[in-house]
Amino acid sequence: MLDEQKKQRILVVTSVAAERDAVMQGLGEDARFTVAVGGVGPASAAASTARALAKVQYDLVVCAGICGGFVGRTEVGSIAVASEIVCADLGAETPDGFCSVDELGFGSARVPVAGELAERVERAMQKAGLPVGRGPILTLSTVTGTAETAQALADRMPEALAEAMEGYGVAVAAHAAGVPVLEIRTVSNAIGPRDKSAWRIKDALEALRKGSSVLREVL
Ligand SMILES: O=C(O)c1cccc(C(=O)CC[C@H]2O[C@@H](n3cnc4c(=O)[nH]cnc43)[C@H](O)[C@@H]2O)c1
Repeated sequence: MLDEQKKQRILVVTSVAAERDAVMQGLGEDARFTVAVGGVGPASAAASTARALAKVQYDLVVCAGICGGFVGRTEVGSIAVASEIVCADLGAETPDGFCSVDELGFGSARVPVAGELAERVERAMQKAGLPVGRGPILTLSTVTGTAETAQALADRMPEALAEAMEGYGVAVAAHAAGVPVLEIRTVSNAIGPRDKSAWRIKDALEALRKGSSVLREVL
């Protein structure tokens, strides 16, 4: 539990309806949770999250959905819990490589998560027998789609577990409102050459359902 003294309100933001439905099935009937579809990409996710936070005082925001996993770091069907939310394409390309906004001196592409809570979520999922790992989850506006880009991203972000398209937007909105944030993803595909027919969306949505059921017990 977050704080057993008072009833907590938790906002879960997914990108599409299929993810919302999987999360809601896992959470069951629990009035503490509101599950919203925020749209695809960081801008829609940020705007949707900010709108929800302006209406209701939430105690925690969770970005949830499916994702691509880095080969050798996580498996399709497994769960990634963010230790940090990183916008991997916010910066400048230079002849010497990518330069993040942090290096440029224009703010930060990294948003911290509620670290202790993220650890508790990971432990509870392990205890429930679910395949889970914790590490940075990247946000990109463009899904990685070639072996070359995947390798370059893996080299530049050696700790990263997964990539998706909304976490940073949700996290920036939550951070601006002073609300702690988590990102929890389930891996539908390996990051690499685009082949949508190889995406295991059904498996990832089932993992999202199971993970959400554990989430309900932890929060
Ligand atoms: O086609 C369907 O049935 C379906 C059901 C649920 C979700 C989808 C999506 O396409 C969700 C898009 C969402 O997924 C994230 N995602 C998944 N894999 C990756 C990836 O390799 N790189 C980046 N993002 C990924 C992303 O957050 C999208 O918003 C379809």
